[in-house]
Formats: sequence, structure tokens, C-alpha cells
Amino acid sequence: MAALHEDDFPEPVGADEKRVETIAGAVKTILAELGEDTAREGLADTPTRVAKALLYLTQGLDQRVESAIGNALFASDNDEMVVVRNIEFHSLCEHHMLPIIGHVDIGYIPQGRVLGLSKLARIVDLFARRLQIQENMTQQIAEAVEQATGAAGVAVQVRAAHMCMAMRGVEKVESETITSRMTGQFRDSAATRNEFLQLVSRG
Ligand SMILES: Nc1nc2c(ncn2[C@@H]2O[C@H](COP(=O)(O)OP(=O)(O)OP(=O)(O)O)[C@@H](O)[C@H]2O)c(=O)[nH]1
Ligand SMILES: [Zn+2]
Repeated sequence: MAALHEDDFPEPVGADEKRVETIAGAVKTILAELGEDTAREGLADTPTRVAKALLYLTQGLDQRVESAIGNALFASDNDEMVVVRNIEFHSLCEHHMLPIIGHVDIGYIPQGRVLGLSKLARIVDLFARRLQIQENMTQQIAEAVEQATGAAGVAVQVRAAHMCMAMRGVEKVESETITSRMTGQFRDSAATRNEFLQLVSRG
């Protein structure tokens, strides 16, 4: 009887591996169509790498805000503005699947409870790691913070460079896109809004 080899017991292909395989197949087709020799050594593992990278960069699609926050909501009487500024993010634009790279500033006015500070960054990542347009991402972050905290107001400002505007198309490398979403007290009171904008302004 022939000796058994580990290949006789292939690992069951899990859902994630199946997705990697399918995406890698599509990437290989793209490489070939670009005129590349997909058999050359440097490209041997590229389809799989690209597949894994794309799944990583879009993992926010499978994540829920509630899980990202966990139990990190704390009772607090503090009703002063809380601001976390300069939260870096990387996303992909939904039109070209090219990177959007920038920073998010978040402010909110607590109303009985505050959110663990790192959770604001987790909320940013959750909405950045998917195919996006900047305006929608800005709004989604604000809504998530508002729902999680029950705040009296939320302010979100996003400043970003779009590689689809820099590396191709109009090729404006220096341009920066700024979007914002203000709710509650930030929307109603110019003084509150200005306080936030002053706190997050650079310099
Ligand atoms: N509003 C908005 N537009 C975006 C964002 N990311 C990319 N875009 C734009 O989406 C638009 C797509 O326009 P199309 O004319 O369909 O595509 P295109 O021919 O590649 O456009 P050009 O980039 O002008 O060459 C472009 O103007 C992009 O700059 C975003 O986050 N928000
Ligand atoms: Zn784009």
C-alpha cells in the first residue's frame, strides 16, 4: 500500500479562501490583458496578494458598529465638547478603486455617556475600509457616532487626497477635498461649530 501523503487530505477550502481564489483568478485575467506574462517569477503570487489586499481594504463591509464599540460606553456628567482630531484613514473610491488618503476630525457633545476614544478611530476604519465616496463616508461616521453616544450634536470633518484625481484624470496632486457633517448643536449654533473648527484647525 502506497504511503499516504499530506496532499491526500487537502484542507477544506473555507469561505475566505474561496473568495481569495475567485478574486485572484480575476486579477490574473487583468494582468494578462495588461500585457503581462503572468507566469513570470515576480508575478507568481501577485494575484493572491492583490486578492488578500482587496479583502483587507474592504473588510469594513462585514463589520458592525456595535461590535467595533463593544462595551466602551461610559456614564458621564460631562456635557462639554469632546474632540479627537487627525484620525488618519485609507479608503478606496468607488468610481476607480483608487486610494483616498486623509484625516478625520470628530467632535461630539455628550449627553449622559461618553464613548471610548479609540472607538471613534474604529468607527472611521469601519467606514473607510470599503468602496466609498468621501461625502457618504463623512455622513456615515457622523450617524454612527450620534447613534452610539446619543450625543447632543456630532461634527465630522474629513480632509483627503483622491489618487484618482492625482495619478490620472485631472492629475491635481496638490488638491485636497474637505467634507463635513454637523448635527444637533453643531448645526444649530454657529459658536459651537466655530469652536469645533478652531479646535481641529491645524497650526
Ligand atoms: N463627489 C465625489 N466624487 C468623487 C469621489 N471620488 C472620486 N470622485 C469623482 O467621481 C467622478 C467620476 O466621474 P466620471 O466622469 O464618471 O469618471 P472619469 O471619466 O474617470 O472622470 P475624471 O476623473 O474626471 O477623468 C470624478 O469626477 C471623480 O473625481 C468622492 O469621494 N466624492
Ligand atoms: Zn475615483
